[in-house]
Amino acid sequence: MDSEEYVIRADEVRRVYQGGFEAVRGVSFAVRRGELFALLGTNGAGKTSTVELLEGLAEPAGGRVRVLGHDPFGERSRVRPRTGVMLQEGGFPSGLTTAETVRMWAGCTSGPRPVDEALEMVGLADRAGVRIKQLSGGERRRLDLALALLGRPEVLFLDEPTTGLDAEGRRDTWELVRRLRAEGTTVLLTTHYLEEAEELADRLAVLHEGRIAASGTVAEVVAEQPSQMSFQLPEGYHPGDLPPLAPLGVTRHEVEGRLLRLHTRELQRTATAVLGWAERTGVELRGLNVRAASLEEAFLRIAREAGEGAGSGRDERDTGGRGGKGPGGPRGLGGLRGLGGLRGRKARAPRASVPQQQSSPHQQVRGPRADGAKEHSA
Ligand SMILES: Nc1ncnc2c1ncn2[C@@H]1O[C@H](COP(=O)(O)OP(=O)(O)OP(=O)(O)O)[C@@H](O)[C@H]1O
Repeated sequence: MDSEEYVIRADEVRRVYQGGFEAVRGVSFAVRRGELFALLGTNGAGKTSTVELLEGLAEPAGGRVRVLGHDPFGERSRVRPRTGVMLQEGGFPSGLTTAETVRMWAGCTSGPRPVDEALEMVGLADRAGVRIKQLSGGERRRLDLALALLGRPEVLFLDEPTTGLDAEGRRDTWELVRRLRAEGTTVLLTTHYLEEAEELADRLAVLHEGRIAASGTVAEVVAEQPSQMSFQLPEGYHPGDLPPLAPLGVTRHEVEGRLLRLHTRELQRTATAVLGWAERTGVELRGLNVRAASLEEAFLRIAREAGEGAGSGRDERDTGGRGGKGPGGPRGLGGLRGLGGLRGRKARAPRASVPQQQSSPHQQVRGPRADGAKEHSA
């Protein structure tokens, strides 16, 4: 890879916490200048642990990270002034007003935006005089973003930037992120909202248990997943009456009463064959629905394959087509415990926000791990 072209690089990065738990197990990816790269994954997959290494908040236990060509941990003073960081959970002095907080941060930032401009960008201009403790969770999240943007960063790290925002706030943030990217900002984003990744990401990686389970553009990740064709079989007909499914690219099918759902890697061939059969047989396929996979389906499938192996579930049959990957297959993820936590949050001590300049007085009391946990560096 051309190191000039990629402003964020992670090569075989590992992170090990106290007690020996390996949260990041050899993760590699690279982000080009002006690109938006999203890290997805279930709770505890290792997204924040990875991003914190790139933010220079901890040293990798193995592998190498580079941001703007520098080691963000060892050469912090060269990297921090050019990067903006929005941690997963910020912490603010609750007695200050919104504007005072931004002003305080601006004092620690070289060449900051005017306070009014930063507040305007995140839609908090009319909350400038309100004390932090009176802000809603979503408003605090936007204040976090304003602080990350204060130094006009070339590289922006956004850890779950829209968690806690209402639908309108989320859309506004997306709009702002798009604008920043259009102006050339490189963005690394973690999110639980698959729609957010679909809307914003040029490329993405799905993390699971500290490893990358899938990566590429949204289209590439989705293309790995089967499309679906579903319809009601007419009275008196059975799936076995259809042309052989496996040669059509159908990887499995589900039957629910009269409804037949085909999962296929060759949607056009499957649809043509099934519709041709219906035409020849003179039957009407009611409730006909044909569609490509969504990112959400791709994500759920990756997770399911990790946890249970393909082909489980109610009345599902493996039709012997290409691509069925069990737990021991190429992704080899193993052990995912359900998906209930996909959009949930786990309880953990808050990680505090840090201003851009390393010399900030606040940084000394606002470490990356507010819980004081230590890490192993190999
Ligand atoms: N300070 C710590 N000490 C020990 N283990 C930790 C610490 N912080 C995180 N972990 C563990 O590391 C793993 C990865 O956590 P991380 O926060 O990176 O995941 P995540 O993908 O960001 O999750 P979420 O979506 O819930 O924010 C989890 O199992 C978590 O419990």
